[in-house]
Amino acid sequence: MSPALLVLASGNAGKLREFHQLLAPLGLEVHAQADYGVADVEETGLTFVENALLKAREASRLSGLPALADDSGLEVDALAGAPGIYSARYAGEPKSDTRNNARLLEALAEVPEGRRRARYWCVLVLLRHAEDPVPLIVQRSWEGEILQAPRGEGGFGYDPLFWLPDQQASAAELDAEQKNRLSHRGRALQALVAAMAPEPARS
Ligand SMILES: O=P(O)(O)OP(=O)(O)OP(=O)(O)OC[C@H]1O[C@@H](n2cnc3c(O)ncnc32)[C@H](O)[C@@H]1O
Ligand SMILES: [Mg+2]
Repeated sequence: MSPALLVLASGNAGKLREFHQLLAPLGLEVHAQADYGVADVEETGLTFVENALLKAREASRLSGLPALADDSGLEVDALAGAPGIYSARYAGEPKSDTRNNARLLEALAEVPEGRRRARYWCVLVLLRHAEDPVPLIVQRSWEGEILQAPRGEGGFGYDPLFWLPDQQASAAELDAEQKNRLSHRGRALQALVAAMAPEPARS
């Protein structure tokens, strides 16, 4: 049987890599939205859910395939939840992980260790088709702290600044398998897959 085919409603190379690693073992083939000429949509929502829906709907409409979208971001307590839904463009356009990380360090310059708590959020939306009235939606978070300086080369985005006390490592110091097992994205995907399983028949 050929694997089920999905379009991934994302232009982020780091996310695409992680989704390939997570979905391949499940027999789910994912193609990047760029393969279908889908450009980034304007993320005009005020929540991760709204933005993920906008992305999934556009990718599904243009590809004619079921679409999976991920809207995610970093919530920092000492910054009243910023950068939140604006995480990708925290330091302005064009998006740059390097400048985003620099801006985050600057914003937290006066915040001492112990008050640098943060979490990643990941909202996943799966649409069976562009007009699907019952999107499958899951959200998961991943708790950590913001470091004073970057550590590690792996992952993407804010990972070099995202410290995991339990692992005694930054997210960028984990290998891909560890990050996928622990992360907001990895656990949201597990929950999504569980939610996709058919309901047992009732008598
Ligand atoms: O919208 P798409 O095309 O998927 O790509 P994007 O990079 O714009 O993605 P988002 O709008 O969802 O913004 C999420 C940002 O949050 C950050 N982020 C999310 N998950 C992350 C992770 O696992 N590691 C590091 N940073 C992450 C990173 O800066 C992302 O750019
Ligand atoms: Mg985006």
